[in-house]
Amino acid sequence: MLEAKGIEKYYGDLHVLKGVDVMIKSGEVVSIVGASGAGKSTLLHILGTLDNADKGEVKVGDTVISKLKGDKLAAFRNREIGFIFQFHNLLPEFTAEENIIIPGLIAGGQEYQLKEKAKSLANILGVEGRLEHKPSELSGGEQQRVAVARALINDPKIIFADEPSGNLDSKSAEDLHQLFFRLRDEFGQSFVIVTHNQELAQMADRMLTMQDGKILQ
Ligand SMILES: Nc1ncnc2c1ncn2[C@@H]1O[C@H](COP(=O)(O)OP(=O)(O)OP(=O)(O)O)[C@@H](O)[C@H]1O
Repeated sequence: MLEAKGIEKYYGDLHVLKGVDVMIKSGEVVSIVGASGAGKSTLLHILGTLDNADKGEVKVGDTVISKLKGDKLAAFRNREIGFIFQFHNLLPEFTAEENIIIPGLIAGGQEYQLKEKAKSLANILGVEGRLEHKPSELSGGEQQRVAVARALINDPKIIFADEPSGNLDSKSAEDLHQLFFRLRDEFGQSFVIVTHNQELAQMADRMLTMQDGKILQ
């Protein structure tokens, strides 16, 4: 599903990633843990096409994404990749339903079909009664579940999550974690999750530990 080889990244003189190799299988949930500053978010952003590596190659399926640029890259990202962040980044002036369907509209989907899909995702996620509300009228856990629905609207093959439960109470965090595994079981997507939450990290099929810009074996 995803293969990254020899990833290196510098921020000025700071050598943040020092040759990282990662392989993610289809339907696999992989967690990435490690001390603050180890390079976890930087790696996640490069794997997810949000940032460029200075060296190395990232392949998703048969596409070498590290070579994609401009509109092609944006289209690939919107269609194939889902993101979930610690702070959900929902657009405050739009309803939950609108937030969920926007990536689908950008991908050229039909509004009525996307609305149907938003409803069924909201059902799975337990926010079906909150679709007409704006983000500020939702609880933190609900906002995060809406963000998960938004990440799933285009049926991405792989979902990258950066501290997805970092901002949630322990019950909401646990619910969200269970949900990732349910979605994987139901839709067969791969998840790559950066987390400081030990419980979530250990629930994953595989846990990668980063230290000082490298993945420990
Ligand atoms: N845009 C940037 N410009 C300069 N330095 C950066 C930038 N982004 C990250 N860094 C630095 O790169 C290093 C790795 O950061 P990164 O966010 O990947 O770590 P992390 O393992 O995700 O940490 P945390 O667990 O605290 O989120 C840190 O020293 C950080 O200060």
